[in-house]
Amino acid sequence: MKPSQKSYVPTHRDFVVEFVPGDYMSSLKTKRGFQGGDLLARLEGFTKGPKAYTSVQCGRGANDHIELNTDLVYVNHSCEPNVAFDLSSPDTSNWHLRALRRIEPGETLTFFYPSTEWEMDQPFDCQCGTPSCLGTIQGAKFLTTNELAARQWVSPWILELVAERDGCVIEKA
Ligand SMILES: C[S@@+](CC[C@H](N)C(=O)[O-])C[C@H]1O[C@@H](n2cnc3c(N)ncnc32)[C@H](O)[C@@H]1O
Repeated sequence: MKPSQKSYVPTHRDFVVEFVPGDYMSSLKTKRGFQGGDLLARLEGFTKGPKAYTSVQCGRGANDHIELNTDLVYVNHSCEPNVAFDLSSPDTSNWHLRALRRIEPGETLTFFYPSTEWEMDQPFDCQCGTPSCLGTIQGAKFLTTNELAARQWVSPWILELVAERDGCVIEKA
């Protein structure tokens, strides 16, 4: 479920949804700057739900998906993202969105979808336009160990599933 443009009220004071006509073209922008490593938001109000294009994977199981139920659902994918969804803690109150680098006011927030998603419900052709763009985004299952190792943040269950698939462990810097 996504908040809609009709009677829109932002769920986070630092962020605003930029609604764009057309399917899936909207995005989330930050009104303030952040330093790398800063906490942007704790995840609050999420609910467990089936895998969907709006869900975020929170573990390795088939039922490990949450609906964010906030404007954070508008964080688009980039192959060179500026934030990470970190749902790695066993304590769900520690689940959060974190800056991966300095972020300027007005920037669009993006995360690397395969950092949480193993096999996505709705693959798409990436329009991030970054030098390391991977093209079609379908989930970590469809990426090589090197493509994943090049990313700053990948969730532990993705590292585990890749290690099982390839019989080797991804060395993170
Ligand atoms: C959870 S929604 C994110 C919000 C979405 N942009 C919207 O307006 O509803 C995820 C969907 O957004 C689109 N999307 C996200 N990042 C994208 C990207 N880098 N390139 C193309 N489409 C993207 C895809 O259709 C994807 O399934």
